[in-house]
Amino acid sequence: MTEKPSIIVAPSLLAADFARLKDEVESVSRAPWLHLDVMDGHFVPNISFGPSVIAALRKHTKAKFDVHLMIAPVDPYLEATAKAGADHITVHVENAPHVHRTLQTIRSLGCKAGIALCPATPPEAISEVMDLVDIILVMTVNPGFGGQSFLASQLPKIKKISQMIKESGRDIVLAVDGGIDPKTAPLTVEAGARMLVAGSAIYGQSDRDAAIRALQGAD
Ligand SMILES: O=C(CO)[C@@H](O)[C@H](O)COP(=O)(O)O
Ligand SMILES: [Fe+2]
Repeated sequence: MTEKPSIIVAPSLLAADFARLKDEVESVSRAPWLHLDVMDGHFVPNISFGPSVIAALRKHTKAKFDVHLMIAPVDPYLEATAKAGADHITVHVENAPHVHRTLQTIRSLGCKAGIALCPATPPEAISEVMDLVDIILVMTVNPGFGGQSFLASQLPKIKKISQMIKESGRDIVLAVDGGIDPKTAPLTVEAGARMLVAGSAIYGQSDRDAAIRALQGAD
């Protein structure tokens, strides 16, 4: 019998009620990671929140803060993001022109370094930075909004990156983000995903614990 891989679920605060952020953070305390989408209306066509909101929420949960930076330029905001309480900082291969340096900077700030790929970006785009990443985030929607439909076209890419991680011999978390729900999650886990970001599928349910459990059972 093969052992079940353990799945990390990260609720995405983007789908929460912004008028009640503290309560919304506390409502998902069962999850080990909290995903925080920072958007600038420039790299992506939406604006969300930034380091001051992240800092204000830091004391309300023990969850790891998994910050997804969808901003350009990104480098000037790495330090503020780390100081706000980020445990992980994920940048995009598409918003960091000198991504090798950017990943080094994230680690020098004491955070785990993540790299995200938009749907149109091939897996090879990250092949030269495998030694600098702790998390690889495959976008399964185009970044910018919650509540979009899962792009099944990304499954071969998840498989390919899973293989690249095996070949690297490193302990890199393969994450997926966008349109993840109890129907799509098993497809990504089958392809090799180990961390599932979910906004609507968790915050859209009144029983948050049950919603997280439903995703954790995806393997
Ligand atoms: O980064 C993003 C969107 O750009 C995500 O983290 C969304 O917040 C996911 O939302 P759902 O698709 O799960 O509703
Ligand atoms: Fe995200």
